[in-house]
Amino acid sequence: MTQRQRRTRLGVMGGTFDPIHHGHLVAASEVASRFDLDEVVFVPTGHPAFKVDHGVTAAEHRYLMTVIATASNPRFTVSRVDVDRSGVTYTVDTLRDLKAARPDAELLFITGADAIAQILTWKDAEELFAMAQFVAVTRPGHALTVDGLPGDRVHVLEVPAMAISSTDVRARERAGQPVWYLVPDGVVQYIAKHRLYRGQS
Ligand SMILES: Nc1ncnc2c1ncn2[C@@H]1O[C@H](COP(=O)(O)OP(=O)(O)OP(=O)(O)O)[C@@H](O)[C@H]1O
Ligand SMILES: O=C(O)c1ccc[n+]([C@@H]2O[C@H](COP(=O)([O-])O)[C@@H](O)[C@H]2O)c1
Repeated sequence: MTQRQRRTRLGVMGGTFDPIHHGHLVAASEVASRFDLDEVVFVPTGHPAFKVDHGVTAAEHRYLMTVIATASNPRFTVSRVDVDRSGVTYTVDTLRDLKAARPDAELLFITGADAIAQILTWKDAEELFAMAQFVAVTRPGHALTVDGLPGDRVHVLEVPAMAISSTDVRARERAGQPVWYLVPDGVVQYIAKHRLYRGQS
């Protein structure tokens, strides 16, 4: 009897990544290990739905920083689906595009505690749980609750606490404070080279 092949398990780490930091990378690595993922695809947003008035950095810079940050991990990849789609970025479209590109893969969308708390307000929320499972990870400063979400499609995972946010990294750059070790070295150098975050929050 031939054994049925296991479906590829694809983690999806969506984020604005303005810039990507070690909180994102630890969360993705930990979920990959605990959920036996074959790959984690990082998906930088184009125009993030809840940050439309936030003066987000150009998508190409955020995409390139994500590529730099993930380059050394053979299981980490980066997708341009959200960057290349026009209009506001919605996860329902992200998952649709990834499913079309990888029809055989099982998708697990990774979110921090703050993001999962808002998921019922996301576009086509009900549909999302049919398209992917969700893994909600702990994040310092945010209570992790998944009340009201479908228990068979939403998992929780405690990950090493990284009290880092992109907001804090941007504020540090603006104030001339170090960001070494909060973000990967290549990202520190990319930020300096392109003089990002000097005049904005
Ligand atoms: N330190 C962290 N620990 C765990 N999860 C995190 C952490 N930082 C971000 N995440 C999760 O990563 C995803 C993408 O986050 P995002 O790119 O918005 O980073 P952020 O640090 O929250 O940015 P900002 O401060 O600009 O809002 C979200 O699901 C978020 O909850
Ligand atoms: O689909 C939505 O309505 C929606 C609303 C807010 C955020 N998201 C997704 O959640 C992920 C984290 O978003 P953010 O804004 O916290 O960087 C990212 O992949 C976003 O596209 C999705």
